[in-house]
Amino acid sequence: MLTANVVAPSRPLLYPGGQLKAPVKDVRCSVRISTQLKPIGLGLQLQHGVKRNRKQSLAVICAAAALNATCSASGQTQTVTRQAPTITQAPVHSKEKSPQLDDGDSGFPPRDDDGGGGGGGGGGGNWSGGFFLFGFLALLGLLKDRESDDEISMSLRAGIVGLPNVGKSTLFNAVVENGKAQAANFPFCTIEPNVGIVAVPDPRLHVLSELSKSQRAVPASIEFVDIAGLVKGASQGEGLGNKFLSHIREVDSILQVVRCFEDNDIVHVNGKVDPKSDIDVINLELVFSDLDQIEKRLEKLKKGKAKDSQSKVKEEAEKSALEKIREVLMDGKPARSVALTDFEKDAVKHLCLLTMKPVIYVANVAESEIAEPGNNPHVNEVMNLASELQSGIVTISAQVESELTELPPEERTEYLNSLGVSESGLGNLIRETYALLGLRTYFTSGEKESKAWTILAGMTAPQAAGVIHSDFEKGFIRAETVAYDDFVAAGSLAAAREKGLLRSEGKDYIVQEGDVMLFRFNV
Ligand SMILES: Nc1ncnc2c1ncn2[C@@H]1O[C@H](COP(=O)(O)OP(=O)(O)OP(=O)(O)O)[C@@H](O)[C@H]1O
Ligand SMILES: [Mg+2]
Repeated sequence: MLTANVVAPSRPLLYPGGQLKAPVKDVRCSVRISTQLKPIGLGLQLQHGVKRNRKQSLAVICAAAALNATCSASGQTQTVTRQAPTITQAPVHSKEKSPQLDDGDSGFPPRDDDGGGGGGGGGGGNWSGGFFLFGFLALLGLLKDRESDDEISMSLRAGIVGLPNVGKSTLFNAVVENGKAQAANFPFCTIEPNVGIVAVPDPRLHVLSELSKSQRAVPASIEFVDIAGLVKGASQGEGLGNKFLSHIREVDSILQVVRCFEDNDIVHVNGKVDPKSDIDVINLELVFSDLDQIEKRLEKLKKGKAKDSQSKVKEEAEKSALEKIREVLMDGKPARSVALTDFEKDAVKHLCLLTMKPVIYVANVAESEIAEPGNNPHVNEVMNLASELQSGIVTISAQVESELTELPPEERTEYLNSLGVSESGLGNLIRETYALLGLRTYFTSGEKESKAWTILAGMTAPQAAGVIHSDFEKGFIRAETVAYDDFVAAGSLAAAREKGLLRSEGKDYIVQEGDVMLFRFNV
């Protein structure tokens, strides 16, 4: 079992080992979870590349406030999935860059492949409809599921950033379990980004899978990207320069690794462990880069090229939003601290502003500190800063997590116990990242498979259906829905129906966290 060591900003810390050291009002991820979740089909995913239904990508990516997926370019990216045996060089296709972005190649593969299916749960694959189909696709397994073995639920990107040599690649290797990113005691060890796909641990999926006697359980996932270290002046080309800021532009959320461990043998680029200074350096570079983008954009907007009144309104909204953001950036604060209307947010989305992205600070502590990280003053400093900067914080020892992955499973508990904790903190890191992205999970569950699907908070039933396959959204008739707890209490979908717990929901239904769903559609 895993106990949480994750806190939301402004909230007290829940330490590993489950001992609460301070009164907690609202601690996210404080549930105990099993880390035995093993992603199924992830290894195969690697060889085939990330297949996503275009609709699925669009539905989820475009709608997200912090998600800006349009800035892909070319380069080389290393991709590895949790459980995959080796790192594979993923083919990288060129993609048109956003005209506003000029800070170097990003090096990421495009986010949404053509065609391809949503797969799993309700099926998906490359299914093309054309006939009338009623039914619970997961349960009945009626849908053609060409690629479901090598697909997982869609994932969003979390970028691991920080100063050089603070433990980013070490953390990446631990998170993706078998990651082979080079991690070594010298700055700028990482140059090209490493990408890994990681399952989101969710004990509910196992319960559903057991109840439905599913042949397999397919978890939701997140992509983690290990990015090269940033130094002071990066926005002006220092260190590895601008190119690496564009790698950050590509991700949906930022995990900023902050060195909190003292070790004279490990080089610190600024000579001493100083989380405040480290966080300031990174933030300032991101702020400078955003200011640069904004100035260029405002110059363009001055020319006022909008053709119709609608575009004019949008340009005006963008201009006013950018001016508000610029003011805040000038004070060294992040763009996400500006209160914008949804319309304004939408108008500036295309700029992929770095400081608009949600951030989790990952306080990287020494092996000896994981049982009581609160005793480390550096950790407390990071907590305070995270709170000021409207960000989350996770305390972890990248070194321990990385070493754990080298041990056979039976020896891991013993090692953790010797350090005074009962479980690894990675599950929390992964789930906190998921939560940070404002994501929700719904399930499909049947004999063939139980599957967790990722949606954004507030999505309607047809939009959620569209994550499985665009045809489900187009031909949506209604959804039969049962809350997770009700499904478990009833023991099966059939029993839930008999007890009247299965609801019939229409097009306006907002899918709730943990809903178990069955879509009826007509194409
Ligand atoms: N919690 C920790 N305790 C002690 N040593 C650590 C810890 N985390 C990482 N290290 C060590 O720090 C060194 C740098 O790690 P790593 O290569 O992961 O850093 P990085 O941030 O990826 O660096 P770069 O920016 O150069 O790519 C490695 O020797 C690693 O073993
Ligand atoms: Mg590295």
